[in-house]
Amino acid sequence: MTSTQRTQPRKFVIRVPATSANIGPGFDVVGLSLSLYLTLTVTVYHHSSSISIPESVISYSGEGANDVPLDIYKNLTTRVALYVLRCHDIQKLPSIILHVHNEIPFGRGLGSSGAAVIAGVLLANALGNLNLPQSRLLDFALMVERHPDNVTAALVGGFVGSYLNELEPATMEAVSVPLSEVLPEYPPDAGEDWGKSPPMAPLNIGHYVRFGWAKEIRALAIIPRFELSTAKAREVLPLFYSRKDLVFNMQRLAVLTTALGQSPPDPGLIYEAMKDRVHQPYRKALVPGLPEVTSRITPQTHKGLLGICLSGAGPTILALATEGFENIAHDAVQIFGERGVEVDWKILNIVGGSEVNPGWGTPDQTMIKCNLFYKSEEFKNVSPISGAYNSLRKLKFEGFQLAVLTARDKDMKDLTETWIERWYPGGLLKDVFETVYYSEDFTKTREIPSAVRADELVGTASESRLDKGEMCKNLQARLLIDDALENVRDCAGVAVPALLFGDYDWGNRLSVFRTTKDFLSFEERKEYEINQGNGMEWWMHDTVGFPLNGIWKVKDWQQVLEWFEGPGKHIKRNPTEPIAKKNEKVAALLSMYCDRVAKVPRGPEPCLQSRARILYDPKMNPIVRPTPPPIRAPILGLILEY
Ligand SMILES: Nc1ncnc2c1ncn2[C@@H]1O[C@H](COP(=O)(O)OP(=O)(O)OP(=O)(O)O)[C@@H](O)[C@H]1O
Ligand SMILES: N[C@@H](CCO)C(=O)O
Repeated sequence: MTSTQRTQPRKFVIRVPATSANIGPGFDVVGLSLSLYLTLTVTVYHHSSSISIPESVISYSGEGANDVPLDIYKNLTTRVALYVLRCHDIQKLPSIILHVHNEIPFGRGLGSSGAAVIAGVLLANALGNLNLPQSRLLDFALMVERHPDNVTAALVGGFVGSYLNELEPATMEAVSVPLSEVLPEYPPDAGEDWGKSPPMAPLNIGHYVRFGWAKEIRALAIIPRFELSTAKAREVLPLFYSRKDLVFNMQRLAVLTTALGQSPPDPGLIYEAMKDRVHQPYRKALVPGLPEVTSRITPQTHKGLLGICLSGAGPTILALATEGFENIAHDAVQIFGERGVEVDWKILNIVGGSEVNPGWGTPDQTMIKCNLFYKSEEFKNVSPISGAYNSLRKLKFEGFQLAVLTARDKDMKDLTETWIERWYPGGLLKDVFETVYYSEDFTKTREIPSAVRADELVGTASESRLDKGEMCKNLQARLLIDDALENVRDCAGVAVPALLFGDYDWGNRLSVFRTTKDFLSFEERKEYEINQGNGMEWWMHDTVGFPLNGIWKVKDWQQVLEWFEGPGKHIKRNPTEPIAKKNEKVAALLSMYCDRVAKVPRGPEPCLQSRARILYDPKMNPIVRPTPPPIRAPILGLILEY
């Protein structure tokens, strides 16, 4: 790192989802993360910087903007951050400019405070370079918010169950310190040392597990336009319950945690399993309309509804459904309206947990994400695109040799070839592919410009790797089939024709690293482009127009085959002898697979940086190439692009 870089202010983004706790019977136990976000954009000034350091400033937009304190010693998020930093002997927040954008309404049962607490813990972790593991982040969050349902779901995402450990008496005492000691309200006359020795969070306060979630289930949040603080909604709850009521809830919760993961979901099972006797009956006086909404909206009356309950401490009602959201919302609005309660509603997705630099981040951060994905089970289990196997077999029968070219490293050889054998059984070096070439694109280094000045052109020398065009040329490939524009363009540049497969962002826009702005994170780039007057959707300007010389667009495997009958006639071969009957059997067996491309959630930037594409579209992309020595069969180069 150069000294210029060191003195640049550091920027990062923290994004935390909303949550709904309880989901009926799981009082203080289960939580669900939802697609409304609290987003912090943080700029940190280093004291070694030559530029003048501003005082820390907080600005706030969105929900609660008029109510939230902007003093770092009063704001919930910065107070939590300060608490965590002080537990690590860092007494002050560095100078930061913090912009908070909040989509989670306050005091409605959608986990706004849990999100603010998690944001504070993540802020401290990033500011202090603490590198805390997730379990430790949770310990600190649980020192502040003592019921684990919201904070756990906000941190890890999805449908989550958690419990608090039974701790040793001494540790219990530490966890039971009054909240005012963990998060002191700084009095106006507070001196430098005030509140500097906060109670340390004990290890492993809470544990959690993620349950499955059926992908067709979404959430409808029906949000009354009044606030109900969690503290107030807990005051009305009894200290003791009858055995009958506890058994009622436990029976339902045991069923619910599995039932919501089953596809297709069973409305009869789920509706009953979302009933509760531990908190909702006591809170009905605080939420006029609650008993009526939950009893009058049922799977019998509303197609698509699975279950309905109070969200967290209320007053929001959460309906889980597969369809018919508008209808459910319409009737809930009416029932609330009869009681004089105005409501808003939102259809929400169940989302992943908190993220620092969500989306792909900078190219380096993208690479870290790619590498993590490579190690995941999801990656091992991606399936090829529909039609790939049969079309490739057809080309093989016609006398082309097929090769796989992948940008993977050689240390992924086993994984890659196991995958090929799985989806193209007996395929490698036999019925389908000739060989696999590893370009090791991911480990080749790039020269990163030392200072990020987005308007400065740094030339094209930033990549030392061998591009796909050069590789195809060296392999004497006659055609490349690939889904990335830069790869087909590289081929066209060395007179190897190429088919651009599919209709993806990365097939319509070039992802090259030519200027310093190509090294920015999505958020930084957006800010830069907006400042330049290019608007929010600046990437639309990157779209490359077609036709392009030597490149043909094909939307699927059928069109690949058609290309050989039209523009690619000149490289088409006379079919060789029909392949032995045994191969027909193999082809028939294979039609069971090959259906869908695995999808991994993508960030806000649609494939801004080239390599990001592998995360959400790992699949087979072919190229064509022929080698026509009369004795050897010609080669069709199949390029696997991940
Ligand atoms: N982003 C935020 N920044 C600062 N303070 C916040 C933020 N979000 C919430 N708070 C504080 O938390 C309070 C709401 O917390 P409360 O626990 O009562 O409700 P909730 O978290 O929205 O609902 P529930 O816990 O039932 O899901 C707000 O009134 C505000 O004081
Ligand atoms: N389980 C808590 C959630 C509050 O967000 C309650 O219902 O009080």
